[in-house]
Amino acid sequence: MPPADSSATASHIAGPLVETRGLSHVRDGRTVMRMGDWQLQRRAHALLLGPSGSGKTTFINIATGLLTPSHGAIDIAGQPMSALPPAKRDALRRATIGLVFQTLRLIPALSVNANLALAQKLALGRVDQPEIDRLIDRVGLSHRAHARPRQLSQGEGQRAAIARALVTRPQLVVADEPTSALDDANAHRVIDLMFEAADATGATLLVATHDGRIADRFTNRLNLVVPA
Ligand SMILES: Nc1ncnc2c1ncn2[C@@H]1O[C@H](COP(=O)(O)OP(=O)(O)OP(=O)(O)O)[C@@H](O)[C@H]1O
Repeated sequence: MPPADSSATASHIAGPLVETRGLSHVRDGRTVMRMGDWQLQRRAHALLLGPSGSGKTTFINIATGLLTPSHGAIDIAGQPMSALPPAKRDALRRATIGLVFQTLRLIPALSVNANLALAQKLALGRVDQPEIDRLIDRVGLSHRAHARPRQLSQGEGQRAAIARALVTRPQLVVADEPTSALDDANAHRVIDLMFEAADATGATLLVATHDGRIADRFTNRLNLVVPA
């Protein structure tokens, strides 16, 4: 599917990939996320670090167009995500963002290969099997391409989820707690893999976590605090 407004995307190609202006969110009269003004430049992989309740998931839901912020605005790839109507937000998300969750959200009835093919079909309207093969190989799962998600180890599942996020060639990969459920060795492997795969496809990473083990892997760090 083409971007919601491809001419706008092209004209902003040199601008920040993510830009927030005065962004905050209020629930039941309480501010639960305060981001203010922030920019993520292309290729400047960023870590969004903050304790439980600091609003990381709230921010991700706003950045991906699933939630409308109470105050301020967010642009993704030069387009006003928070101001678009729902259908255009969905189109912008599909065209520009790949998502990785802690709970992997792979479709249980489909093989790894078929999960990636479906992601491409939904985002691009077509399946590019050579690209699927490349990504599955890059994350070291060639021998598991036809396995179902329940047949994978936790680390293999996380690698499959990373491949699925990148197989649509998104400009932005948003990951919510991708390492929290993993042991130290696997946590570092997953981050290595995300950097490697993002750099190979030209994507920019935005990783939200409270997992301090991976903090020093990013030079671009933003600390969210629990709003007072
Ligand atoms: N659906 C909801 N209804 C009401 N309050 C909510 C809802 N979702 C989150 N909250 C509250 O909003 C605040 C921010 O939550 P959020 O999930 O964004 O934080 P987080 O930093 O992602 O936390 P964690 O690391 O524990 O996932 C918290 O105080 C939370 O209790």
